[in-house]
Amino acid sequence: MRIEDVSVRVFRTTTKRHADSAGHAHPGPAHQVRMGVLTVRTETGEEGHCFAPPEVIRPHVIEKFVKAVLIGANPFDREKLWQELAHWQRGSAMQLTDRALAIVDCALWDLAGRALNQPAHKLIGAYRDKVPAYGSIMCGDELEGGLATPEDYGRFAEKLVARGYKGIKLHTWMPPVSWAPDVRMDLKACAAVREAVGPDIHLMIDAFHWYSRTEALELGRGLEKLGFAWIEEPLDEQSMSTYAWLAENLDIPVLGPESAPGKHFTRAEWIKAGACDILRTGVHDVGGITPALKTMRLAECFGMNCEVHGNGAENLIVTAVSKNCRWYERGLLHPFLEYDDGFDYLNALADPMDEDGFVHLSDRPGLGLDINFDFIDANLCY
Ligand SMILES: O=C(O)[C@H](O)[C@@H](O)[C@@H](O)C(=O)NO
Ligand SMILES: [Mg+2]
Repeated sequence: MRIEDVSVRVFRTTTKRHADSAGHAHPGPAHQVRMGVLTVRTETGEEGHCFAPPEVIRPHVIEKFVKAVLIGANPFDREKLWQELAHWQRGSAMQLTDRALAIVDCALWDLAGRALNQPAHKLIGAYRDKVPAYGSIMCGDELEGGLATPEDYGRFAEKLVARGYKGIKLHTWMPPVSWAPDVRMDLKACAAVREAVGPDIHLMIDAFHWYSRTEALELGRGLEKLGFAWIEEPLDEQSMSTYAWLAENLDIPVLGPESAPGKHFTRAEWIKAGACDILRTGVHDVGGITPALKTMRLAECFGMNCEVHGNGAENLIVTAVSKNCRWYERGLLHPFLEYDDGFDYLNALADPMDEDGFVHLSDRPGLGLDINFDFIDANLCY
């Protein structure tokens, strides 16, 4: 089997999610945005697909790097293809990003599963077919009845528990919210949620990513009194030694890194430096399912859990093939959005959750997505 073509379709999709000036999502009026789907196709017509923002898989990246490596290759040689693409990164003038690597790697996993008529988590070696989810709440806002006050968070948390979630993560207020960041307000929101849901629901925080050491320490000490399960990204992850200092000075587990560059290599250094108690990976953060699995197994060797960043089929697969991963991050959630409505370009949710808070893996082949190609082709931009 040989790869004959790599192509991208860009299409219009409708969403109620809007990015703020820091890139964090908030609810707003329905509007159209562009989405891309990368397709790898073999000479026998086998295909693998993965979705990404068009700029991640733009023509220059596909023509200059991806096709140069993939065309003519065996699509089952994922490790070889990943290594060759990763080596292109240094000479790509930063044009070939980890996120682009991730999309290609995921499309190859999708192709393998579709060709063998097997879900990717079974190809890799499943540990489970359903995964407990935590509800990952959007960053706070100043919307009336949204996430503008600690009480808003408390009320929303009650609804999430009623939906079935057994874990909840708060993203608290960050700029451009006018008065943010504010450790005391973060702790008020966390206290309101703990009060609302009681002692048995697992709670976590993903805080303002640029607090000082003293602010992060104050936040962590307050969370310890509230029985939170982890503190995530309260400091700039470019300073690993600062995280080692925080982990040394707190009892609450420090989780990371999420946004630090360097794939699974960086995550090995964080373990070695004692910069986290729970490791973090993410398919789009480390360059694909292939390196995310390496990160997960690395953590296992050190008796550590590794939590996966982000929702979506590919991240769900990594949680399903790993014993040392407690949760699937389902989100981002907001009182004004109906997460279970899904996307107009998929015929079904990638992460359906039952009333007990378990997300079930699809038994469809590959990544398991039920893609609405009619919708895509009827809404093509190019
Ligand atoms: O942009 C971000 O900070 C992340 O995407 C955030 O919204 C969320 O996905 C996260 O940090 N989860 O852990
Ligand atoms: Mg995070």
